[in-house]
Amino acid sequence: MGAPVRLYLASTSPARLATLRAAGIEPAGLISPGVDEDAVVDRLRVERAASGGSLTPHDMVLELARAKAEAVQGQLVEGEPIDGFVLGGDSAFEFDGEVYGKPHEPAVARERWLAMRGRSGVLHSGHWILDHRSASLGPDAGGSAVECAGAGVVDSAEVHFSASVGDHEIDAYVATGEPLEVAGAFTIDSRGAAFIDRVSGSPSAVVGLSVPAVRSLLRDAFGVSWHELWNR
Ligand SMILES: Nc1nc2c(ncn2[C@@H]2O[C@H](COP(=O)(O)OP(=O)(O)OP(=O)(O)O)[C@@H](O)[C@H]2O)c(=O)[nH]1
Repeated sequence: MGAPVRLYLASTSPARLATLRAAGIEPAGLISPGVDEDAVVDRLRVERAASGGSLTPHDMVLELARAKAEAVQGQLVEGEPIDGFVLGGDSAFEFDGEVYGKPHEPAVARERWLAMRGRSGVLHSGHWILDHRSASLGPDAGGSAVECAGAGVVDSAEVHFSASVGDHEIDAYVATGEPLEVAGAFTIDSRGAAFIDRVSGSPSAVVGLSVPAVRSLLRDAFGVSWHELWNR
């Protein structure tokens, strides 16, 4: 068995951490990316418009995941330089041609549910991995001048909402506060599960960290097998 392969999670998402842990990986460190997501999206929209295009949900979550991973490049974690892979993520919900993040407000979450029940939408999760292993950085790397090789992938899943969700159930769900700080105003693995008929695609992609997609990304971009990261 070679030296353990370390993975750092550049995310404050409790669900991403729980998903990694359930998949057998305790991150070597949790780093808050501290990225101004609105500013990144605004910049991306301008760039796409300048080249005559528009920002797709796929590109948005990929670029935000990349921005979050790159934001922690060169940082110290518990006083030590990062020595491993850094994973950043972002999720957004595409419904009726619009892209939604977290509702934040109860009235917004309620409105979303009144529109979503009986219908479906696509939850897109972007993932970006940086090779921040000391061996990959070479001897002269140090401080914030670090430039790591990176690669990303998006995994999307269609989420089908039950048609039978009553107004009183929506009110009760919104009152719990759960839907306010999650992309799309729903969860499939917590209280929201009661109102989700089915998911077409990887469930972990909906939760915010697609384990099969990250496994493939590590293998295809960096030649690392997922099980080399198992450490719990
Ligand atoms: N538990 C759970 N969380 C979900 C689900 N769908 C979306 N989320 C969460 O919704 C949040 C989407 O916001 P993001 O901007 O991607 O991430 P964040 O929570 O702000 O955390 P950062 O990675 O630090 O930006 C993430 O924390 C996802 O894990 C779900 O079905 N279950």
